[in-house]
Amino acid sequence: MRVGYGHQGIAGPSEESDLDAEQLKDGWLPLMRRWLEDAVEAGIPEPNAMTLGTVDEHGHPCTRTVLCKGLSPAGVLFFTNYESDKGRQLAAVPYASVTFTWVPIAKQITVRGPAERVSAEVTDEYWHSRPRGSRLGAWASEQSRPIRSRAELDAALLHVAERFGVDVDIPVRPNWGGILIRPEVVEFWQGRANRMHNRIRTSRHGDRWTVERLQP
Ligand SMILES: Cc1cc2nc3c(=O)[nH]c(=O)nc-3n(C[C@H](O)[C@H](O)[C@H](O)COP(=O)(O)O)c2cc1C
Ligand SMILES: Cc1ncc(COP(=O)(O)O)c(CN)c1O
Repeated sequence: MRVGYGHQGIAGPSEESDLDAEQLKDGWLPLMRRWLEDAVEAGIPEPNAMTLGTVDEHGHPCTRTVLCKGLSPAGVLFFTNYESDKGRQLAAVPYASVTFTWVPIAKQITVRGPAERVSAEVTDEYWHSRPRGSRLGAWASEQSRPIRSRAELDAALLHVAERFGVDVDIPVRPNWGGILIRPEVVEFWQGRANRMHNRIRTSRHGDRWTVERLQP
């Protein structure tokens, strides 16, 4: 299938300079923060959404979207149910790949690396920043498990809401929490005309990082 892109094809704003290795002189984090800000400024919905890739017990890839809830020198953070498919897969093969795709600004970032659960304190702090409804939802849902109907799901939410009552703090659901991906490889992609895109990849070797340009 060919989709009409208009006369320009995928290309960033023409006044924007070419991505180059120099922009990674302070490492992956400042540039990633800048691009995330660019996505926010461009008004992209859910700019922190990223496609998370894991592998299942057959070595087959599985992808789904999660929201990035933290960026730090340690890595990229998201929150989920540890007993979901992704949670179980990461427990078995603790390695993940995440991709942010920002089509309107012709940018993409992929981060790969080992994935680990965060401390209970980090989860607790994030959990309590979530709206009450989302916390109840996390309690009501056995994420990734089948359920017979929507009605049963709605009943499960009512049930937990009644159980906790209105004035009580909703505690962190067991087996729910943060997962931190510790970057080993980070690739920045900037769309350019004629499919001659800019790709700069930075890779960690022990505590040393290398930077290289890849062909589009
Ligand atoms: C924009 C968007 C953001 C999402 N963010 C999360 C998230 O942060 N955590 C999460 O567990 N699920 C999130 N989901 C739902 C997941 O994509 C997925 O359906 C769910 O986590 C179950 O995945 P699994 O069965 O592979 O474990 C999000 C979905 C969308 C479309
Ligand atoms: C099931 C689920 N869990 C967690 C999240 C993360 O976002 P939040 O903590 O803001 O609800 C999402 C976001 N769509 C979600 O769908």
